[in-house]
Amino acid sequence: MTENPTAATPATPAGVPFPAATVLGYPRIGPRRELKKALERSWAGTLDAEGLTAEVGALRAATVDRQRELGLTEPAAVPASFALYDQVLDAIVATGALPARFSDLAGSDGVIDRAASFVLARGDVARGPLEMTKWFDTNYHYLVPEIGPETRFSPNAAELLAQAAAGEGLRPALVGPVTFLLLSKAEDSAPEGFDPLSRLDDLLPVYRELISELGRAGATWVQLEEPALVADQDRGDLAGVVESAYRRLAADRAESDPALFVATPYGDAEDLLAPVARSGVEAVHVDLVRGGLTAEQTALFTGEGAPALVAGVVNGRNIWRADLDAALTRLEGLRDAGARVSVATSTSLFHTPHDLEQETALPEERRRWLAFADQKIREVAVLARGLAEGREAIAAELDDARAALEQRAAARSTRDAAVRERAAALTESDWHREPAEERRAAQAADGVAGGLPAIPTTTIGSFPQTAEIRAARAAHKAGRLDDEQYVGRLREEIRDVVALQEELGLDVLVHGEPERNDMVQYFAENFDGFDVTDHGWVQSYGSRCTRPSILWGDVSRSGEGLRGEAFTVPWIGYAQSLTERPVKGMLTGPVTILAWSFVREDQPLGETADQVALALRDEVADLEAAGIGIVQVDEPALRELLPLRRRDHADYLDWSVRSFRVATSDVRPSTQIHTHLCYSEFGEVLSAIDALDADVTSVEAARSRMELLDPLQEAGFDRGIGPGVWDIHSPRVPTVDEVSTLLGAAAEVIAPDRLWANPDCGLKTRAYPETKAALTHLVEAAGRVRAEVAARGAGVSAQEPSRG
Ligand code: MET
Ligand SMILES: [Zn+2]
Repeated sequence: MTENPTAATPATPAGVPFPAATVLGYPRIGPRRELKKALERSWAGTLDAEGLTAEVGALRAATVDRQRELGLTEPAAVPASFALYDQVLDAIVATGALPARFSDLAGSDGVIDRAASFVLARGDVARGPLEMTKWFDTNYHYLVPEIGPETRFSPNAAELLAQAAAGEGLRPALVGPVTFLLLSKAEDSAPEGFDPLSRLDDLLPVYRELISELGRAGATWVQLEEPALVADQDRGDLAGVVESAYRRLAADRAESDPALFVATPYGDAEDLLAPVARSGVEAVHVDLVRGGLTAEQTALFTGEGAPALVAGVVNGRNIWRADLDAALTRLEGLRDAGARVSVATSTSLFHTPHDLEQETALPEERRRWLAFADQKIREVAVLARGLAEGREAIAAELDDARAALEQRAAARSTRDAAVRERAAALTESDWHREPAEERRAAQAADGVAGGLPAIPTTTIGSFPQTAEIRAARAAHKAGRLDDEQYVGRLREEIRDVVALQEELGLDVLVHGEPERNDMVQYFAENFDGFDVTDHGWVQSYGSRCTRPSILWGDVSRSGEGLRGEAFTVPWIGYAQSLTERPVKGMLTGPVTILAWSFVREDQPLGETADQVALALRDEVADLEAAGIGIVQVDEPALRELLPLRRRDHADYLDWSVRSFRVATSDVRPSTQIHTHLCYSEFGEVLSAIDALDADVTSVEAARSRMELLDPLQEAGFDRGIGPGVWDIHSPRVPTVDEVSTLLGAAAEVIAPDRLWANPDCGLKTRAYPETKAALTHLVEAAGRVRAEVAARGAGVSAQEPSRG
């Protein structure tokens, strides 16, 4: 051990020092998606409550063993971070914060049990579930707590205790009280302007009780996660609020109370770090991948009574191997400055897949560049050893990591000179189309738009991905179906989908996307510069997982020549050959492709986005050449990647908007460009959406009851718009009246030649019966609203109130 006078362990309430190596959390889904399978069987009724407990218990125990085996051997080093569905849901359950509309779910003791928590997450026949939204700037969705002035809080430690009991000496983990309230929304019945954070004083005693209970059950440390501190919150008083909250949690603790560890992942807590660090808690985590520490902040961790500094130096969100040299230098610097330093990940590892060892099909060259959750735990453990025993003790590991990094930096395969030249040669004119008005005229005169009625009906792209299609894809992958058979099967599907849409009377058809396993992975498979994984699942929400692709090199379409080969044209062109009606071509946009992949970090994201945009630009041009008059480029992740700090917004919006425009500007004015976004909270990105310069934008609007119309109006948005009129997130079929009401409300403020009728999103998760029923209603409702608008009289713009 290196001599370190400041490393003397101060007495914590439980007297156990913070472990030298830890992670904030580990993938919960299971290396073979055991959790997903158990949950889905339990919801389907084929696994009873005891069975679920047994399967989950076995997975958790195996998870603990695995983390110990990988090097998290000290007491309290393994977090008991095992949410079944969502960590925010766990906090709702633990604090008893039941929204009024679910109050019947509480047992006679006021407690929310596991079955009740699934109703909060998934809804039931009587009501919809809690709203879901993205967790910071990640693709994970949490359930949004609903808090009102009357919400009653009461401690219920059952689920936390069960998680802590998954092994000896675990560290219970829980979303912290400030983040919990900052992520909450005001209950519908709350008075105008009600702020959930105003309930902090009522919530803190509940947290104190939960923490004490965990201590009485043997926990020596409890982890409180406060990621909301790293995002701009627009409140002047937050530092004071945070400091007094943590002072209250830290004050007057009992003998059996655990020590407190506060984590600030996903960014830089900046001014909110000091309030936490000087509140009296025993350890504080900082994200040193996204954030940093000033000398002044480092000083918060030195001297008598200072908390331990838990340095998040291993990236929990991406899959590249760590630069161990640089990380160790950083850790040594902090230690030499006088801090008691532990090594950790920057965030929980649940954003990364379990284990790289499962990916046997990845080329060896690139496997060496990667680290999944298990490999990252090893990195943390190695760094802790290096910090304690000196560099020589880990010389072999340092050499190996350095060699891998150097090899990646020097690899020719990551660079394609032609792609780079093309991206470097991009100029303004490459992302400008003719003025919108001119395009509108051209589209009416020479484009497909000319033949469309007012308020045209369409869908967002995908049709139900049936079990048969998925089985055919699996059979093709396994070699049981040859290429020709598989293509034949997909063409058959496209024929059916086109025929169905004609029968339903939709105006703009789609091919239905049957060839796509996933809207990003399909593109990754058809581009150079990407790898896909076999088992790299990460949780998206609840039991839902995605398998992000790995973007490791320069991107272009695969195939001969710089422009490669068109890959969507064979499907979309085939669909167009079957019908007289226009078929809309569907592509996934550059920002969404980046957001839902693991991306390279050796160049700015904007540069990578331009490369993806150029590859898409080629596809758009080929679709146009194949006679497709409307091309939709989906950007559902545009909002998700918006940086957590406002000062970073302009730069992000600049490159993200540019990349969309690079992808979509190389077309004739008569070709109509659409985009699709899956959220209705335009707010901060409204001007960016306008700047995308798409002719038509479809958005989620049914669930939010057309909430977006007002801000849209105020901002003077005068492009085509398709506010979703069918919430596709549930199997419920809206009636003609419901759809007409929504569409009618939109027609009040949007001119009929700019308004489109479409669902909220794609239909791939829906089944055919409800799809047919709902689209029938949608077509009928559009006809009704069209007639109403026409009856209001020609020459009267929808913007003006109609005068008798
Ligand atoms: C998550 S947005 C989905 C858009 C895509 N075109 C689809 O219909 O599935
Ligand atoms: Zn969508």
